[in-house]
Amino acid sequence: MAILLGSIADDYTGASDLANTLTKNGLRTVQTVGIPDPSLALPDVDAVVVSLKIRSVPASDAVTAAASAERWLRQRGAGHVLYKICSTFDSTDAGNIGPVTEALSDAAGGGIVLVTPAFPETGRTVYLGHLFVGGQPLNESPLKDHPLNPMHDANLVRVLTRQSRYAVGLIDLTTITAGPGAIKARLDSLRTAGCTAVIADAIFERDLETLGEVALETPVSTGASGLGLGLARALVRSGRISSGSAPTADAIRPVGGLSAIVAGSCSKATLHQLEVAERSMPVLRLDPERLLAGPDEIAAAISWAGDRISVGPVVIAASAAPETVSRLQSLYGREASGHAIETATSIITTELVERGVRRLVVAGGETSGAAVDRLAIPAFLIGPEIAPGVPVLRTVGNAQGDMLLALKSGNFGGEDFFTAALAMMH
Ligand SMILES: Nc1ncnc2c1ncn2[C@@H]1O[C@H](COP(=O)(O)OP(=O)(O)O)[C@@H](O)[C@H]1O
Ligand SMILES: O=C(O)[C@@H](O)C(=O)COP(=O)(O)O
Repeated sequence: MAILLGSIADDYTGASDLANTLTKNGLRTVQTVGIPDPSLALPDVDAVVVSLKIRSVPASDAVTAAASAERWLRQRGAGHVLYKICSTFDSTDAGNIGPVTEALSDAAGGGIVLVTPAFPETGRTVYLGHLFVGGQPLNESPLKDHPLNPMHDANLVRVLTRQSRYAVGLIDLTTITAGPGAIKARLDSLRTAGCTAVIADAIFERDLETLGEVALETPVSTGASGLGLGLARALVRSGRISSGSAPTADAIRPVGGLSAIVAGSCSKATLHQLEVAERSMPVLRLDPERLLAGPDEIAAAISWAGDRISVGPVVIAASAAPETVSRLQSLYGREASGHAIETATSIITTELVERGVRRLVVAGGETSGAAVDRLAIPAFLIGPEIAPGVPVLRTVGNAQGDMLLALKSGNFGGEDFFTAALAMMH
């Protein structure tokens, strides 16, 4: 299997978001969970997205994991590797976007890296280096209250500089509108000035198409699904993609079984989706303090699901509003409480699968990563899109048999996302 485009995603929802975008834009794509075992039979594809859970781990661990994935992708022919980050640039001053970007650039022989989290379809735009989420600057958006990576600065040149060893430049919209020649000239002068990464503005998909064309001539880029769209369209325009369109219908052949939704995202969109779900499905709100105190709350949740789940889908959620999250974090610490809750929701998820769940929605990036890891799912085929950034996924090589999943990024999806997702899974 020789691939044209490789990607390393820093979380699993982000990986499925990117895989969805690449598929929609004409690349046959598979999403692997980590570097797959050599015995795993993967389909013939144009692009592989390797999902890693490295957004909120120490920077040195993120660099090591990303470097191994990069080697694996290059060995399979990838001429370009996209480091898929969050469209809201989720990270802390200690990393990991800067260190991983620099390490991937070094591994490819140095050179300057284009960086943009713009994803216009979901309202993420970058102007003069400042990230907007819908109509709000990043630091005024709900991302200011993220449990693990609260974002307090919309100026991405500043944010990335704090995470980087070398200088970070800016390619503004005027230069991007002037076309690939102007961008390359600016990149050359920024490189001469000592920059190893540049934040690129992008507001419309046409900006990302221009950036994708330029990025494709370099070995590494860093961005969200918008840059994926630009790279995919540039590859298709180059005539190097033979298939033209990607088969997604086969990925949603019915799997039967029971269905469930597990949520650990505390994002504004997810909190509202849970409220809406309460009108049509049984929803269990877990008690976070009891989850941290021991296994009883997990056992109670499984028992609550009991007979209910044979009647219809159930929802189990740890999600809570920012004030509740802060209270828990002040008692147990930010990382410790996040990690303990992820472990708990992942155990609940596996217990539900043992009881026959085969159609599963998980809300939250870290939450999804923990659940998919515990289920030991090796890879996913990409099915149709439920909402921008969220496709139906079909497991590949799964020990429990085929399952359909949706890994929902916290902030994605309309208010009826959960029912919309389950309506596409049979
Ligand atoms: N009630 C809660 N209090 C504190 N942290 C929580 C609570 N519920 C979930 N979490 C943690 O918040 C984090 C949410 O991150 P994630 O799953 O990536 O969601 P998102 O996609 O919205 O970013 C996880 O680490 C999760 O375990
Ligand atoms: O780019 C995006 O916004 C998503 O693909 C993504 O990575 C979101 O992360 P989570 O909200 O943590 O799921």
